[in-house]
Amino acid sequence: MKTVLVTGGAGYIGSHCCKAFAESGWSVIAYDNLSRGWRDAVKWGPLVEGDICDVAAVAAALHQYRPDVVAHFAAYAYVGESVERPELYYRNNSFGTLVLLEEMLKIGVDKLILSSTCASYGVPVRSPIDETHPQSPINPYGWSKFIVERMVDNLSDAHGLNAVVLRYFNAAGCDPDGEVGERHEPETHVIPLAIEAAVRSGRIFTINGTDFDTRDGTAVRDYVHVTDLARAHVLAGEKLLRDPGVHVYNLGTGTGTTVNELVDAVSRASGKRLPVAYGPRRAGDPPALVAAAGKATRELGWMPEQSGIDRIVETALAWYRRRL
Ligand SMILES: NC(=O)c1ccc[n+]([C@@H]2O[C@H](COP(=O)([O-])OP(=O)(O)OC[C@H]3O[C@@H](n4cnc5c(N)ncnc54)[C@H](O)[C@@H]3O)[C@@H](O)[C@H]2O)c1
Ligand SMILES: O=c1ccn([C@@H]2O[C@H](COP(=O)(O)OP(=O)(O)O[C@H]3O[C@H](CO)[C@@H](O)[C@H](O)[C@H]3O)[C@@H](O)[C@H]2O)c(=O)[nH]1
Repeated sequence: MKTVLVTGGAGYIGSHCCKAFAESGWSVIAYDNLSRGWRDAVKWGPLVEGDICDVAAVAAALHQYRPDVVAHFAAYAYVGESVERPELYYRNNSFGTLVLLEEMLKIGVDKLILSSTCASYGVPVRSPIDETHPQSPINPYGWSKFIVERMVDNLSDAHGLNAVVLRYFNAAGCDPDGEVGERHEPETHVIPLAIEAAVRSGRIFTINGTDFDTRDGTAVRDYVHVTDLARAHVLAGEKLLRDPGVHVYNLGTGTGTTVNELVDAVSRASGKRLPVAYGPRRAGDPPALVAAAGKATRELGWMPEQSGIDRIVETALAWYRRRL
């Protein structure tokens, strides 16, 4: 049986990936400091409570479990917060990853699946965005991940690190079985906030910016179901076991959805027209991010199956209602 150590395994995408790995026959260990994750989201193996910035704790976990692959999700991931407190992002995301990679290489764990992001592309110069698109982030979060990607390239050249770098577009939706879901505290993501406005009285959903150069003036994102993302990680793990080197894939659907269209989808699913206000653009937000994800299909055999916007909203709404 192969073993995967999942940093950030108590978080949103990490917990869904733990489930997918376990269902594919992997032994799963979650490594998380619970700063933004949830103990009860760790259901498919033990939780090691530790910080990726803590050299001794990382080394101890790697020695104890000797994973075949490390799937590295642990990071801060709020674009807006990164603009206000960039130092947090460079420390946790960039420095934390350096600690992890150094400790992995010291003991001979040389296979990494890295959570990267379409935020590393910045404002696209062409769309849809493929993996060869220049990376020029416009917020500190994107730069913190850009740095990590370069670290992976350099450590691969110098020390033989092998990696699958996955640049997700917007992770969305929840486990269709309802075992885990999206839980951020505070919640800043568009779908949970729109659902909350539809389901709880007194909440108003604010659209951040109506003057983007998009088909209806609101920002376009490529929402991809977290269960589809999770499956891509298992395929990435299998690829790492057979193909050395560094492989980079976008994970998205090729279809963009505007914030207005999302509001309509949430209204359809909830049966309630949600109250909407119109606010200014959020700092650090690009107008449109849509993936060309054909490389992941060709090389990993990955195809999104649950990433239609209505399916995404349906599974997110079901998760939300379960917790009311
Ligand atoms: N959510 C998205 O749409 C999206 C898109 C692109 C990339 N990503 C990336 O995917 C990864 C997971 O994102 P998420 O939305 O699941 O976030 P999340 O906040 O739900 O999960 C992150 C997890 O990492 C843990 N963590 C944070 N810092 C840590 C540290 N120093 N040591 C140990 N654990 C730590 C948190 O406690 C949390 O459980 C992140 O790397 C993020 O940058 C997310
Ligand atoms: O109440 C809200 C919340 C969000 N938005 C807008 O909706 C879009 C999507 O926002 P959000 O759900 O916060 O996602 P992103 O800011 O695109 O960031 C997510 O997706 C990125 C990839 O695009 C990841 O890297 C990040 O980690 C992840 O948080 C943006 O235009 C937001 O300004 C609103 O209009 N109203």
